[in-house]
Amino acid sequence: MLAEWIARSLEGTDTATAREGRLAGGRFFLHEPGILELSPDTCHATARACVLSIGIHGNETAPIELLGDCLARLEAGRQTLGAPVLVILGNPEAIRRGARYVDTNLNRLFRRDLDEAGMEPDRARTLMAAVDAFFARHADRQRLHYDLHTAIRDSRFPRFVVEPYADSPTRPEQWRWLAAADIQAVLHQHRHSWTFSHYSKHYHGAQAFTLELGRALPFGHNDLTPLAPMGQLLDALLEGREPAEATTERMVFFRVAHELVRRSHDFRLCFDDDTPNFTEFAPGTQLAVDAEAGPYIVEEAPLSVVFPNAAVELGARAALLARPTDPPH
Ligand SMILES: O=C(O)CCC(=O)N[C@@H](CCC(=O)O)C(=O)O
Ligand SMILES: [Zn+2]
Repeated sequence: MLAEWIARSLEGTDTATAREGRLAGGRFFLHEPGILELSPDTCHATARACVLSIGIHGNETAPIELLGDCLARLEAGRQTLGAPVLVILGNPEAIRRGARYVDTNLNRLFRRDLDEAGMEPDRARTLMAAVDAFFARHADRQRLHYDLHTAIRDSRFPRFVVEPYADSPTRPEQWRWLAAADIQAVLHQHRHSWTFSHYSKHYHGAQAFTLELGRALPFGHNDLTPLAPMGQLLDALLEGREPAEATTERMVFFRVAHELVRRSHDFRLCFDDDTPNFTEFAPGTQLAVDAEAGPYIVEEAPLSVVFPNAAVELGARAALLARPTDPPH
């Protein structure tokens, strides 16, 4: 049942409401399409209340396969549930189409004052309500949200996380868990971004990240081998165990210095389309030109470009520009 949940959600046959059943160590509840809650019979004392989301962008399939394998291990009784977990399949229609989104980028809509209409805004409201209700049910536990993605292009650091901007600090053990899961770099956001992980951190004080786990490829084309340590971290969270830790010595930390925003139709980036994430550009380099905003030229110190995408909607982020920063204490 659980192993088929993702496939059935995508087929659109997962339409019955309030279905539930047993698994090793607990129960599962299918609240509505693409929203699955796992509820342990006994919670480990230190278990986190975990939100694990996949498929917020429909063409990012590796995390769907990775978490699908974790659910299959649970169902086969090879793992025992020991933590409350909300599993979210973000944008089923976009996943069916193999597209990043259908009408608008879901991962910019997670704000409580959202007043837009349409499929993705409605989905964002459904997901925010599900997260609110889940964290309210587990108010006594530390909260965690890992939103699992893959990136459009190659990267100097194939596996990295974005740490959303918020008032609540990231706990130091998160860096050690992520290092053990073979995450190679961290990008600290410099301002509110209204992504799904930002939602959980900003409104719920959760330990929250957007995780970039390699490149976006179609189903069946992913090599999950480099993601095995991440699979082990997810297994530990599901079991409510303390995850493995590793030294963060080799992890590289960046902070966003500037966000390039597309202001006009006549906008272009001045470097190759296949430029890998975290490529560094020297002062004086022109990075973008926009009919409204003019040219963007690197000043003072080199800047590393992350998530460059000239084809975004008007007013949306076309790239993050970052600089190395000291590791957190
Ligand atoms: O590779 C790309 O250009 C985009 C990959 C992606 O979807 N990244 C997330 C990052 C979210 C964040 O800033 O926390 C996104 O753009 O939504
Ligand atoms: Zn994504």
